[in-house]
Amino acid sequence: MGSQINYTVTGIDAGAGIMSSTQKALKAYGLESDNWQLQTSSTAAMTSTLDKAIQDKRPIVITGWQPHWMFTKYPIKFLKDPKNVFGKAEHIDTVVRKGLKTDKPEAYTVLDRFHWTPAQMSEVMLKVNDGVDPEKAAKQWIKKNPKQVQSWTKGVKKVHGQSLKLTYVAWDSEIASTNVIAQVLRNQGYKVTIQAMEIQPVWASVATGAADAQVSAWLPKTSGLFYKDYKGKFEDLGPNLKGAKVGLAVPKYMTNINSIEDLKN
Ligand SMILES: C[SH](C)CC(=O)O
Repeated sequence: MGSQINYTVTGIDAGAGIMSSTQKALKAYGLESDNWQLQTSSTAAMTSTLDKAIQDKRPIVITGWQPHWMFTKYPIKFLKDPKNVFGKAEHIDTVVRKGLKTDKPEAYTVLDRFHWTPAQMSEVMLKVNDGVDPEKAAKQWIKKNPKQVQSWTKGVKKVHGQSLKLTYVAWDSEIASTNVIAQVLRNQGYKVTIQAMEIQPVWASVATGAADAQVSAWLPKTSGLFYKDYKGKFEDLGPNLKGAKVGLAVPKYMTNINSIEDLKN
């Protein structure tokens, strides 16, 4: 099968943890020796390549993750990973800079309580994918889910214009979560700026205090290296989402490819 797709896995931005996990998988499953390679691109480029392949019913292997609208929009499936290179389930943690609890206790409490489900994240992701501006999609979700937002803000004093900076990676999942929590914090009175960058600078920005928080930490495996590299220089407030998953994925019409092992000639 490999020859039909030039032995290529279509990936996303080079720094993403899913990319290093995929490199590890190519090695672990002996695909590297079969000249398999991992193509770096971006989430947008990967999903557009996936779209074209599915329109032409061509084989393709991508780096996939859930929650993500690609599993709603396209008939794709994760490949089994018997060597457990990608791990079973992932959770996405909220990571804040040291000292935030003292300097901005109200923001700290809301960030600590922020928690939602893959279905709720997907709701916002799909709206953005349909062309709704991310900030607007966040406002619509907040309006529709007052009880859940109150569980994050109940009893938290409002502030008056204090600044707050969140950094994130422009993955569809993190565009959704960062815009939702940013809007909730704006409604609490903060002047919130959000800045998109690659995942390594996101971790560095919080570790150096250049940013106050990030909600993009896919753990335990995908962002595990960054967690280790910056250990002690941030505070992990735990999961804002549980039940995520990363791996390699293919269209369901590739009926004979169900495990990463099946990619081997
Ligand atoms: C968009 S991927 C699941 C996340 C990552 O690679 O850190």
